[in-house]
Amino acid sequence: MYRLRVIDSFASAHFLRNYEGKCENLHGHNWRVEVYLEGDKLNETGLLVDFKEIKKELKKILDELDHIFLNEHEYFKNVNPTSENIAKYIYDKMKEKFENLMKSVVVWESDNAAAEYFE
Ligand SMILES: Nc1nc2c(c(=O)[nH]1)N=C([C@H](O)[C@H](O)COP(=O)(O)OP(=O)(O)OP(=O)(O)O)CN2
Ligand SMILES: [Zn+2]
Repeated sequence: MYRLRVIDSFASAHFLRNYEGKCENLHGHNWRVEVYLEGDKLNETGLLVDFKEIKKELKKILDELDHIFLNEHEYFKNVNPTSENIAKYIYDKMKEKFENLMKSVVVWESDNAAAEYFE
């Protein structure tokens, strides 16, 4: 098997609904996002998927989340913008393009806390 990892980041503001503590207040994060793809078949060039394609797709998704107030984003109006839910959102979007090669998405909200989504 081969596993690819691409890392990117975005910055945005949010607050957590239904949460008691400082995170119920508006604050921001520099989110670091790792996406993982896996497969066992390489193309004739020896690539599972060109990193360029993965980076392009991920950037498109993260550009929509960058420098916004996440709670007002269409998807997160009804879904709490936790790291877990952000990871699933990015995973589902990436899966539209990379289908069965998608394995997981990890979202770091700080240097020492991350959530991972996989099926
Ligand atoms: N499982 C999750 N727990 C928490 C999430 C989350 O997305 N998933 N999010 C938050 C808040 O967004 C908050 O910003 C982070 O809280 P906290 O860890 O308290 O942040 P600090 O960096 O200030 O950490 P300290 O250890 O308190 O210094 C909360 N939990
Ligand atoms: Zn937060």
